[in-house]
Amino acid sequence: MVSLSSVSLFPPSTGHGASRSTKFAAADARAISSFYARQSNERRKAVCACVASPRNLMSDESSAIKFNGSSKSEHLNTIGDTEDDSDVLIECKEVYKSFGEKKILNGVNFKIRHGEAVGIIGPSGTGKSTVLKIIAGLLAPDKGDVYIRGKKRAGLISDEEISGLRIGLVFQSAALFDSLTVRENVGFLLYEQSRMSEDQISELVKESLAAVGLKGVEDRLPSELSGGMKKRVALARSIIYDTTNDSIEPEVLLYDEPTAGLDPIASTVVEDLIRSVHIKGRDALGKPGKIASYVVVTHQHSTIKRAIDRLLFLHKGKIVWEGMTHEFTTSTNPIVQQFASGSLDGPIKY
Ligand SMILES: Nc1ncnc2c1ncn2[C@@H]1O[C@H](COP(=O)(O)OP(=O)(O)OP(=O)(O)O)[C@@H](O)[C@H]1O
Repeated sequence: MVSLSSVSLFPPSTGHGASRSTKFAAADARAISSFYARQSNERRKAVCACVASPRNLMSDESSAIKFNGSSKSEHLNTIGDTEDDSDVLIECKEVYKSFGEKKILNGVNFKIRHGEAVGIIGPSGTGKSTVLKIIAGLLAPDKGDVYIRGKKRAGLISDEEISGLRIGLVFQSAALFDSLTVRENVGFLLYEQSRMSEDQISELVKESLAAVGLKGVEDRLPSELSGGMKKRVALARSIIYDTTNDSIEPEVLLYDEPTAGLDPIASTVVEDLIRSVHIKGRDALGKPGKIASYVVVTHQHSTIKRAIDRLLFLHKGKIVWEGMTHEFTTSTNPIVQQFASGSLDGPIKY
């Protein structure tokens, strides 16, 4: 899944989008069948429920900085101090995952709250993308639980109707459907799932593209776009939604290495776009962003600095450090220090 690219994951239509499906199948049968084949066991449904009011991000003083596998924030340790979890959108509790004999996640704990911009960092192969897939409901943990707005997910997201939250996953590479136009790529899920007319979808596609600073590219094919433009198209695809649906749910967007392979300036554009679609930002049209929270997996310093407020450091299957972004470079944790400096000496061995 990671090798695909940016898309909000919803199951394909079983009904009213059939004629459009046929059109798309003809347009790019190979890409789409491969897409759904990959998703057949992994696809997710839109989920929904009530929205907690945004709360302030943790202040510097209360930010969580705990090591050795504990991800509890300091003030959780205070007797009688109970944390208000009414704004927690996603929680991973003691999540374990192995692939064959290979143990990847070994008791991962964290919460994503409404309004947060969270980064997951850590050495290559440590399981960051796996965490994203688990919270997106594309992979099931071997042990441990994922809670969506306080409700325990029973299995994969496709196994049930959980309501209250949409979760979009923006993949590492663009993975746009090569033989579909930008319009068809961005509007794909609406063509497939909604009852909206082609004109309405076209209008929404235009708006979504404008929100990420792209104009007049609707009729182009992905091959006619630069890498940075493809990532922006992918982002437009992840933020589009059915405006005729009465119950608009909050959305958490998960980005897997959104700036990988981009030059520094193109990275800045994407980082600012990620910020702009967040509720605390303003999109390219100056409209307030709609994404409740987002989680970014990245190795890029610029992305950490520009697009992320709070960091989770994953190492050897656990969150070994968490704190605000500005604390990352001043941390005395040897794992963090080594990672921040890129030194070969330290507890992280390759
Ligand atoms: N479906 C799978 N089957 C078998 N092994 C897998 C599968 N998915 C991931 N892995 C393995 O799990 C480990 C963690 O992979 P993951 O992609 O989550 O790491 P990562 O931290 O995102 O890495 P990177 O920073 O290099 O992208 C790797 O060793 C990978 O080969």
